[in-house]
Amino acid sequence: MTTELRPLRRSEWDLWYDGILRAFGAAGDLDRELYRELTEIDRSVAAWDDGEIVGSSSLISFRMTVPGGAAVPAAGLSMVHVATTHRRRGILRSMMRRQLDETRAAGVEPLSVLTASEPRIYGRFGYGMATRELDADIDTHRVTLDVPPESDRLRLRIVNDPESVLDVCEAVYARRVPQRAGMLERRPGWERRPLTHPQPGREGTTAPACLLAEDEKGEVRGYARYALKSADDDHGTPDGQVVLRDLEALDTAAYGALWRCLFDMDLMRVLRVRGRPVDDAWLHMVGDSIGLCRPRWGDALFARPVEVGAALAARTYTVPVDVVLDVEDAFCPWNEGRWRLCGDSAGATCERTDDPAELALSVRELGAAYLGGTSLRALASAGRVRELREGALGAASVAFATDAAPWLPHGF
Ligand SMILES: CC(=O)SCCNC(=O)CCNC(=O)[C@H](O)C(C)(C)COP(=O)(O)OP(=O)(O)OC[C@H]1O[C@@H](n2cnc3c(N)ncnc32)[C@H](O)[C@@H]1OP(=O)(O)O
Repeated sequence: MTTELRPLRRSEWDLWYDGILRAFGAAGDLDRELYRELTEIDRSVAAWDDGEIVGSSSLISFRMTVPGGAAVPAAGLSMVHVATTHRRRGILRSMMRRQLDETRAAGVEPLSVLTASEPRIYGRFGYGMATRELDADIDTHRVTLDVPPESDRLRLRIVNDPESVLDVCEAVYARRVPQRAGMLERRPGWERRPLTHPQPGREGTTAPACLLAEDEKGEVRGYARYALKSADDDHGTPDGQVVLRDLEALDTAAYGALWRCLFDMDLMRVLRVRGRPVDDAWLHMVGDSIGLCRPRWGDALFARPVEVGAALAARTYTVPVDVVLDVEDAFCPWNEGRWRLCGDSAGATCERTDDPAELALSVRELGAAYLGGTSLRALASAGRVRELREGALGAASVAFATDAAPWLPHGF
């Protein structure tokens, strides 16, 4: 049996998307109209067998904040599926080959990024876990929250139709993007993603509403989009949930005001928090044991340098660093070999060198450490980075670290 891999045509999109929904076992017509608009047809491929689509993958042209605040072009790999009938015959591998070769040939994106349905699939292609995210189920009747006194100055307003204030929310989001590595500049259309994911009404929640925090001049300083799920316990006591979709604030006062309101909603007992930064400030505003908030973290973004030199030179480094890296990259061999990285908080260069290597690692470890969310020291402790010159590991590990944890604001 041979399958043919070729670019998708606009007229084939519905067939292609049906295959993706089937592969993921999606109930319903998840986000069809949104993704019809967002799919970059010229960056999407389909695998065909006897007139049937049996595989898909697609690239999204993002710009992602890297340490130092620059927005770096990043190819977001998404919509990956292979039909159950055609699995484990190398179709994914052939799509990865094609997408990474095309990304390299275009010469625009030094980085490839993805979120993984099963993380163990992508290490072999050079992707490392670059950001994590925090979930929590906070019992707001037991956990207290102390917000800064300035939060009292904010005026809060609930807008029942979040679509009507998309623009003001997006303006707040856009100002936040350079402030944390991992955040994505959103091209038009992507601003609707937080409203449609998860599907409104899923798990018995209301449609999302938007909470706005405004200052004395009426300027929007922050927003939270959330849904409610009402319930009573066995004794008839209100036992509802506030399900937070996303929240951004331009300052601590607005941030505190929004969280206090989410904590204080009548008839609600649990605040469900999903996909927040692992160093989110509310962790330091709760007066009780974090354990009561039932926190847990999971993987979020996986990254892989497509061009090691360009990727490492695109970010800055917390302290001056001058280190020779010996990089292994079996899937993209053009990255293999020794690179001298010289950088500090103002900028960096990363060029080929014949000098002796000081650290040895694979491109997957570079991807994991790239945004500052995984330390080279921790990877070395796991045997995945080797120190070849004493002292090189500690210096590089500190230089790659960032003061704020990197964070992916939403999937794609
Ligand atoms: C970025 C995203 O979109 S993430 C979404 C990924 N999609 C899904 O999870 C949907 C359901 N699953 C699928 O569609 C398919 O099983 C896929 C896409 C995960 C794999 O496609 P396949 O064509 O079967 O993979 P392929 O045969 O090319 O395998 C490549 C390698 O990955 C390995 N692999 C593939 N799937 C898995 C898996 N689920 N777990 C572990 N290893 C896997 C294969 O064993 C093979 O290993 P090798 O390098 O040692 O030979």
